[in-house]
Parts: sequence; C-alpha cells; structure tokens
Amino acid sequence: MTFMTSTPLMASPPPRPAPRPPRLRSGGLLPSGRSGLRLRRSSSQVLLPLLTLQACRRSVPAPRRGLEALSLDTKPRAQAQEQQLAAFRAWLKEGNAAVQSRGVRLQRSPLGGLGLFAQKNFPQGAVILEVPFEKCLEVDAHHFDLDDATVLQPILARAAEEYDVDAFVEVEAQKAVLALCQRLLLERQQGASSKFAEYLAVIPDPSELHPLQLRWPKRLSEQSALLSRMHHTVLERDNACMEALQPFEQVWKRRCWALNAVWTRAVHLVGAEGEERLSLVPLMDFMNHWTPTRSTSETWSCFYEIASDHLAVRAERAISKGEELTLLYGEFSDAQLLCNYGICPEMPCRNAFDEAAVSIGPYVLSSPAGEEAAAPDGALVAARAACLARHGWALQQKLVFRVPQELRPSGGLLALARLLSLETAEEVAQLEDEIFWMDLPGAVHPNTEIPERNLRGACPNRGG
Ligand SMILES: C[S@@+](CC[C@H](N)C(=O)[O-])C[C@H]1O[C@@H](n2cnc3c(N)ncnc32)[C@H](O)[C@@H]1O
Repeated sequence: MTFMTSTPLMASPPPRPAPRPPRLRSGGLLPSGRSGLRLRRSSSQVLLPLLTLQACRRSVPAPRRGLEALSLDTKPRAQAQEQQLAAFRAWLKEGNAAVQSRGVRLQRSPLGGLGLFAQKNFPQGAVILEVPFEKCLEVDAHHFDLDDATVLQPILARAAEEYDVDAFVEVEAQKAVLALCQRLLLERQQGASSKFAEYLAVIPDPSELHPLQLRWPKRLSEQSALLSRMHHTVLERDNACMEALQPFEQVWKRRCWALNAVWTRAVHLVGAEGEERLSLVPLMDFMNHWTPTRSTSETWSCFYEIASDHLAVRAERAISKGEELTLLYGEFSDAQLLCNYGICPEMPCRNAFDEAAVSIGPYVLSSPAGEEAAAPDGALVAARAACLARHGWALQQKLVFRVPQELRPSGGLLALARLLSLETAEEVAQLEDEIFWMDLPGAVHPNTEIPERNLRGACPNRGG
C-alpha cells in the first residue's frame, strides 16, 4: 500500500523524479483504490448496513495494552500476539468512530503474516469494511505530482538512473512519508496513553525480505539489473529517511518499524477537492496483495474508495466464504514487490506485470547503423555521443531499459535505436528533435502512443 515499502543510508539522495508508482504508489505505499489503479470517491453512495467483526462479538473490550508488549523482533508474530490482536479488535469497535465490518476475520494468511478473510459470501459491490478517518493515522500530503516530476527528466537520464520502484525519492513526496513516520513514532512514544496504542501494537516489523532488513540477501539483487538498481535506490532512499527520523527516535529498530509501516501499509488518498493525505487505515491495512498472473482467471477481490468521513472496502467481484480478501497494491513486477514490500514471488515469472531489463553500454556509439552499414566514422560517433548527452546519458554508465514499457514509441529504447540507425552526423543534427520529441518542453505525442494493454500482453483479469 502506498502501501505497500522502503534503508541505511548514505547522504540524502538528490531530488529526483519518482517513477510513476502503481500510482504512488509505490515504495511501497498502497497506491490505489479500485483495482489498485486509482482512488475513487463515493460520497453519494448508499452503503449497506454493516455488522461488526464477528471475532469481536462476544467480548468486553480487552484491557488497553501498552506498547511495551510490542515485539520488535523479526520472528513471526505468534500466540503472544493473540492478546494484542484481541485488544486491537476491541479498539476497532470502540468510540463513536467504530470501524464497521461484517463477515470478515483477521487471521494468519498463506500469503504472508496476517490477512483478512471472508466469513461469508459477498456479492460483487458489497461493502465489506468502513473505516472512519477518525480511526486512521494521517498527515497531509501536498505536492504529490509524481507524474510531472518524471516527465521533466530527459528520457535517457531516466534509463541511466531510474527508480523503477515506488520509491518516493522525490523530496516533496518524502516529506509526507517522513511526517507520517514521525506521527507514528510520537504515538508510540506515548505508550498506552496513545489513542492508537492497540493499533500500533499489531503493526509488524519489516518482513524478512524487506530491504529494510540489514540481512537482506544481497544475492537477490544480483539476479537482474533492474532488481539491483531498484534495491540500490530503496537503500539510498531509506537511509536518507532513517537519518531524517533520527532526531525523533534514537532507537534504530523503532525507526525501521515506522518507516516500514508507512512504506508498506499507508495509502495515498485524494479527496473530492483534490486534498491529499497519507493515511494508515486500520484493518484495511491487513489486506494482502494479489499478484495477477496471465495463466489464471482469478483476481484480487476488493477495492477501496473514499467517502467524506470514511474509507470503504468493497467487493470487486463475488467473494466466497473462506477466501482471503485481497487488493491489487499496484501494477508491480516481482522486483518491485520485493523492493517495495518484501514480497517474494512464489513462482518467478508468473506475474503479469513482470518486466525484462535491456541494458546497453557506451559501446553502441561505435556500432554500425544497420546490417549493411560500415562502422561509423568519428564525426558520426561524436554526433551520437553529443546527442545522447543532451538527452541525459553521460556515457559513464549503462542504460537500463524496461521492456515492454520502453518499447512504446515514446520509450527511450526505441529513441536510441532510431538514433543509431542514422548514418551521418548531419542526419543526427537534423532529426534529433523528431527522435527525442518526448524530451522537448511540454511534449505530448498522443498519436504515437500504443495503448499500454497492447504492449503488456494484458493481464486477462484486469478490471478497472
Ligand atoms: C499492508 S500489509 C498486509 C498485512 C500484513 N500481511 C500483516 O501481517 O500485517 C503489507 C505486507 O504484507 C505482506 N504481504 C502482502 N501481500 C503479500 C503477498 N501477496 N505475498 C506475501 N506477502 C505479502 C508483505 O510483508 C507486505 O509488506
């Protein structure tokens, strides 16, 4: 959740455009609403009456527990946690702003950690949860226009250092993430007197494979150029965040806990007036991600939408009793899921959003312009180099292109191929703008965009 992520650090990274998150996006913030693709507002919708969580029916609210009981170990949360969960369930029902839910249960999930499960059948569109914003931990989130930031960077610079992750590397976006971390830490410091104490006590530490783990297996990042760069990115970003949080919390593990909570559980909400906030939505934040595959017709089961005073989770399709309730956190590849959320694919390459990397080094400058062409002369090599430098490639590093994304007419890989097919320095000078039209100020070239679904080989089950 915008949710869905995000490391020990070095110097703060320079402001860089964040990649388009699975709409934020995502480090992992849980990005989206319906189908995980966008947020929708449903102010006028009549919501079905809701029952309370079955698991909470019987009890007198459990005694409030202080955070001293909170385990910051990375061992799986076990029985000791039952008490904390019972207190959390009671807390959800407490007060005027009770969380409304019916027929859902919080239990261990085969996907990872805890998850929400249906205890009855839900027809498509049924409201499953309503979480009042009063029960949410939130901060304002301004200037989240990540798309603009991405567009401003020359296309080859993006290929040279793109953050292929919902990394929130953009400074303004990070401010909101840090503000929410601070809020979380502040509440935690208040112990049992925090009105969120029971909620905080059930927020876990980073999962074993989350990049925030010091013992993150480095061999993972050797698996692919994309994963390696992505991991490097999140490390830089998280180190900067951890450093920025130090004045608020000295204990490294607690900072880590807060940062992980925000990256992997927070959602970016946009209200009717365009107001934005970053929000931790209790109970909904226990919903796990569904990874769409090309080979099955099964999909994630839920989406969420915002009303004036609460967030509602609805059934994306008919849901059967016993099913785990899932969201699509975003259109994440396996590498992104790993770096944003610490989610490891059960079976590699099944994810419909997986991508391949094509990496290209400066050797291409001296490659012939075509099968029949001779090796380029010095003038052509120099013209190619100057042109590529103007579009962001300093030629000291490799470019890493993502396929199929970069196979769009506006993609960097095709721009590079077009340039390399020119046979003289004069042609390069003449055609540069046409080839790199996407780098011109205000460039929009809608007619040449191939719909994304045609490139992606479409996930057959994709809704929305
Ligand atoms: C929003 S939380 C979901 C609730 C979480 N399972 C818990 O126990 O608190 C997101 C985290 O859940 C885990 N997760 C979510 N979806 C998953 C999946 N499909 N497979 C494995 N782990 C998943 C990851 O650790 C992720 O960072």
